[in-house]
This record gives sequence, C-alpha cells and structure tokens, in this order.
Amino acid sequence: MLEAENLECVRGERRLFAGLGFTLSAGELLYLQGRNGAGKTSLLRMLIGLLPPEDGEIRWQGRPIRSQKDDYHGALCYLGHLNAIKEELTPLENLLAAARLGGTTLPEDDAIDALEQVGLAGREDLACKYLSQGQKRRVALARLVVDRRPLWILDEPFVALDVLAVDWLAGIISGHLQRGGMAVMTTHQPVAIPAGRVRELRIG
Ligand SMILES: Nc1ncnc2c1ncn2[C@@H]1O[C@H](COP(=O)(O)OP(=O)(O)OP(=O)(O)O)[C@@H](O)[C@H]1O
Repeated sequence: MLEAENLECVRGERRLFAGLGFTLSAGELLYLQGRNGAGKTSLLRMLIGLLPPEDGEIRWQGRPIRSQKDDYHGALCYLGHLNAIKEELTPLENLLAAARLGGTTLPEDDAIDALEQVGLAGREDLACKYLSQGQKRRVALARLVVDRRPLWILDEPFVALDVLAVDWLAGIISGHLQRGGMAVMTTHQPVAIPAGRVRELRIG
C-alpha cells in the first residue's frame, strides 16, 4: 500500500499544494489531474523520493519511504515524461540496460519479444537516435511489458503515441492492475483503463 499524508509542496516562492493525501492499494490506479504547472510532476518526484515534501509523509507498506530507500526503489518503476533512453544505444541495449539498472536480469529473448509488442520488430539493433519521437517513446514503454514491480509511477505515458499504441498501453496498465499492481499516473487526455479500481486526485 502507498500512502501520502498531509503533503505540502513549495517550489521557488510558490506553494503548489498543501494538505494533500491519498491511499493506494493493490489493483488501484490513481489519476493525477490539474492544469499545467499545478504540481503533478512535482508530486510524482516526491513519490519517487527525489523531492522531499515541505511537510507530511509518504509511506510504502506502512513505513516512511525515506527510511527504506533501497526496498522502496526496488518496488517501483518510474517512467518520466522524458524517455530516459540513451540515443547511441539500440532499443535492445536500452531495454537490457534499464533492466540491469532496476536490479533484474532480462533474458534477451524476452527483451526482443517486448520490443516486438511495442511495434519495434526489425529496429532492435538500430541506434535510438535514428528513431522517431513516437518510436523512442515505445522503447521507453517496452520497459513496462517486462516489469513486474508492484508500483508504477508514470508521467504522461500516453504522450506522442498514436491511437493504437494508446489502446495497447491502456491494456498493459490494466494487466498490471489485474496482477495486483498499483499505478499513479498523470495524463491530460482521458484514457479508459478497463481493469482495476480508478481514483482521481485533482491538484490545484
Ligand atoms: N526547481 C524548480 N524551482 C522553482 N520552480 C519550479 C521548479 N520545478 C518546477 N517548478 C515550478 O513548479 C510548478 C509546477 O511544476 P510541475 O512540473 O510540477 O507542474 P505540472 O502540474 O506537472 O505541469 P504540466 O501539466 O505542465 O506538466 C511550475 O510553476 C514550475 O515552474
């Protein structure tokens, strides 16, 4: 279970939010909503432990995340709105490297299957700098196909995807929730996630 209690966020001179709280259990999805600049990405950065809250506390499985950094980071998969892929590496190399950084070993055949699922069959060995924006996004999203960590934190995951890919990703997130996973997600576009309990939290 992920819990946030009485969170306050100040950036520069501005207080973006205060008194913010939620609870997220297995199989639940939290949609963060709010206008541009409301503080959604700032909240996600707090949830992954990169931005300490001005006030309040975030707990994972009942314990503050600041007291169990390794366990908590081992349980979460973060996908930022930048793709965090290495342009000089191929999609296959990027996916294998991301798994290693996340502390797991990914068999190469599984990585190739994941890239095929995201529509990159035949481009596994092309340096990512030669891919389109949408294809780069797909390389980043291929991580989700093979990720079995319980908590996904996703910043605008649907950006730059075509209609088919949006449906595909909604299915991947649904599968994660059905397996008892949890997800926190920002998105400016309404996307139907057909499985799991969906909650909404509006900031600002
Ligand atoms: N390091 C920083 N120093 C000062 N202000 C910052 C910093 N980082 C972000 N901000 C400000 O905090 C506010 C919230 O930014 P944030 O990225 O969290 O918004 P958001 O809700 O994710 O917006 P969007 O929908 O446009 O992505 C913005 O006004 C931004 O300029």
